[in-house]
Amino acid sequence: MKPVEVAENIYWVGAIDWDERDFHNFEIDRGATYNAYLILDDKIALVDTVKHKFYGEMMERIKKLIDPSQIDYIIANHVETDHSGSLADIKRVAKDAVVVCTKRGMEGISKHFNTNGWDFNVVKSGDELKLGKKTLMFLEMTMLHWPDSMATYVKEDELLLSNDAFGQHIASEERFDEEIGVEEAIRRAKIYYANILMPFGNLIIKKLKEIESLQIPIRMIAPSHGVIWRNPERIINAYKEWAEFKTEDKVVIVYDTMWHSTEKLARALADGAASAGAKVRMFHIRKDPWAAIMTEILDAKAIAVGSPTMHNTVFPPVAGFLAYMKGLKPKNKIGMAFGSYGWGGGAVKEINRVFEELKFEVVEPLQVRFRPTGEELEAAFNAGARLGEMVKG
Ligand SMILES: Cc1cc2nc3c(=O)[nH]c(=O)nc-3n(C[C@H](O)[C@H](O)[C@H](O)COP(=O)(O)O)c2cc1C
Repeated sequence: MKPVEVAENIYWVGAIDWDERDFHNFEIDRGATYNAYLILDDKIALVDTVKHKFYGEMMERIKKLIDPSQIDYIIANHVETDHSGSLADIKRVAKDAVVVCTKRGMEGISKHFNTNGWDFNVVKSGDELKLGKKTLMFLEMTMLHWPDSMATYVKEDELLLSNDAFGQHIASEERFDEEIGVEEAIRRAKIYYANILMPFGNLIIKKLKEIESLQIPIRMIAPSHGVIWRNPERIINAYKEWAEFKTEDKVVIVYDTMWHSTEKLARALADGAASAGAKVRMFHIRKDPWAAIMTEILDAKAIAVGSPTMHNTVFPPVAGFLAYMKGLKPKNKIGMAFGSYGWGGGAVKEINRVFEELKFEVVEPLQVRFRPTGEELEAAFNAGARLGEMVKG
């Protein structure tokens, strides 16, 4: 359990969660890390902690460097317990450590732990804390992704400790982007963005502009999950594109089915869209991870959602997926509903209702009664081709 040097006298002292696969229902296929950083100077600061289960692992790393009771400041960039989960335990060891956080951070921490007798230093954007040679500057990251969130910038090292922003879920021994491959790091950051940060695109655009206007050089970005960016411009540019919902000529088809009729329509739609030259991605709602579906939806121009009718409405797994998608608020999309029904129908209407709430451009839905006939499958192919042409145009 060794610490890893990130910059001079700044160490990664986090934990590796090799076998986590379900992060509050966000499927992660290769685990996660909880990144805590220890800054050694005249004063010692611990930036964030780890999930409570990994307190021992973090302490083992810290103890390789210092006696943990010497910690002067615990910077709590975010209340969520994958980062603050070990706060109460470390406070029992570093009794005099001052907890540095935003006002909302203090409120949130006090709702999670018994903070009687704790010393807080409440900070806002632009506030600084001198540790000796190193200066920390704080930057509120309100709603990125909780109201309390903030980032900590180490001026002398040009290092941004960005907490959840720019993070990725991957358990690895490698600590830096180049070590797992920058493309792989970007791919994983995209999954994280699509499933955690997608609703906050406008705030992200504003925050990136604010950071640019501060004219602070950023040599490295060390998030609280995943690898550290030695190529910060790559991830900043990717965030700009994702926040603006920059799209590809892509149709994402998402469906579920009881007796395969809706599935037949999905396949015909896919063939049709591909025949028009669009990129097509198809997913089964109960077989594919929703995190992967949302990652493809992030930069797709069109989304077709298919469901059989059950009890006058959508099939329940489709309802679950629609609720998930609605919360993540994808923007600037074309939406097409499709599905099979037996008598009164209802599924397509419900899907369209969600599309309208999301302000999608809604195209004519496709419905068939029970099993699609050859003619109906041809009509589905043609509808797919029209959708494909729309995204190409
Ligand atoms: C439990 C159950 C409830 C159903 N409820 C309705 C309904 O309320 N209205 C309707 O039009 N069809 C209803 N259906 C019929 C299905 O929509 C129809 O069989 C459809 O072709 C199924 O599509 P799939 O093959 O893609 O699963 C129901 C079917 C089942 C199994």
